Amino acid sequence: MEPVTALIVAAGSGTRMGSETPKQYRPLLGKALLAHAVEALIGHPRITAVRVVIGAGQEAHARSALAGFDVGDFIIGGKERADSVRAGLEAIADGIVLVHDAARPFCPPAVIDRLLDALASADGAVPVLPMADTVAKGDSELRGTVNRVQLLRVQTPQAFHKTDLLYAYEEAATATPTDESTVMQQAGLKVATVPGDESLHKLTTANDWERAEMMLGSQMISRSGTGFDVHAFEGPGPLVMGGITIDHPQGLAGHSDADVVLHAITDALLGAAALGDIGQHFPPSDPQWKGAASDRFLVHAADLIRERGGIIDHVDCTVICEAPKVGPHRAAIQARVAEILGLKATQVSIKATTTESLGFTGRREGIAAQAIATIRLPA
Ligand SMILES: Nc1ccn([C@@H]2O[C@H](COP(=O)(O)OP(=O)(O)OP(=O)(O)O)[C@@H](O)[C@H]2O)c(=O)n1
Ligand SMILES: C[C@](O)(CO)[C@H](O)COP(=O)(O)O
Repeated sequence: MEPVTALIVAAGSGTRMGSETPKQYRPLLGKALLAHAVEALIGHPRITAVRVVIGAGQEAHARSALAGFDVGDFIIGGKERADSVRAGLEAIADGIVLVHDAARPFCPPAVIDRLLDALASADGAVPVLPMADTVAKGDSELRGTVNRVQLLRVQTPQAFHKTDLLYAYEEAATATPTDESTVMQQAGLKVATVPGDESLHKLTTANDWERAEMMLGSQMISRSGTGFDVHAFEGPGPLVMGGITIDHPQGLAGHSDADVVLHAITDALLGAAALGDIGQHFPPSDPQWKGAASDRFLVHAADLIRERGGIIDHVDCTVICEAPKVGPHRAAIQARVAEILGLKATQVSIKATTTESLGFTGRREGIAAQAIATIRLPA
């Protein structure tokens, strides 16, 4: 049996995506785009090895994106995609090669099977999809409609015998072919088509990224968690609540800044992810948290969720006290909590109630807060 190497090209700069970090190293719901692409191929039973072509100077990004994946040494690519593919071909073992874009994070295993089966009776095999829209030539005006029945969208992975593909690149008539099937055809070799898959869509623009996030998000499991916290009034104000400082004659007692709202929301987030409670992560006995601003507790909980590929959908907190009145500060607290969590203000709700002068909050001895958080985690 010939070895099958998946060669993932990731040496591009992602100009059309417009993100600061090249798109292949940018986290897509907690995991680098490149890691998604590698993960989709590395476990396939017919793939012997996965190798990755990266840009010069991208080693640190690539190492961090692929920690834990066995992809051998990184191969350094070139200026154009075709240069990167050729550099990869020179570096890998002989046998079958599946050339794949790092920019395509999802690859159904069935597509790999179809490609390898088709390669048994062709020089190459590529996944294709039909055109669904009307296709025309034109610029600011149309200059003729093309018969779409003859047109196909060609995706990756593309399967070849390595030596055939190297030969085809030597013979290539086009200096910068957009894919391998082009050079194979130019060299007179036969490339078979197999059904592609919409999930193989290439992430080229910011819109593609959003769509991929939505697709991943829809496959996640929704979880909720609750949080509850109380702090007693002690000493003079102001008091810190919901990440803002409120002018009030009394402050709240606590080991940290005693922000009852942020503590309740932190616990709700930790609870939704089944990650324990705030006291486990930031023990009150630990002197380093004395007087600490509670923003960092909230950021920590949000980071833990996002590191697991999670999404925070919504938090809702009810403040229970007679005073201060929360209404005048509601919008500021909502905006601050949203800012700390990296959410939109519409994903944060702040409410308040009194206990009709009953109990410890009714006697104005302290403030209580209860929160609920809704998150999504990978299934
Ligand atoms: N010199 C290059 C250019 C591209 N690629 C890779 O080829 C795939 C398809 O390219 P594309 O999606 O166009 O990525 P970029 O070239 O990075 O994007 P842009 O053209 O917007 O800069 C990507 O996985 C990309 O990293 C590569 O390995 N070497
Ligand atoms: C190889 C490819 O993904 C096949 O559809 C495509 O041609 C890459 O084009 P790009 O302009 O390099 O993204």
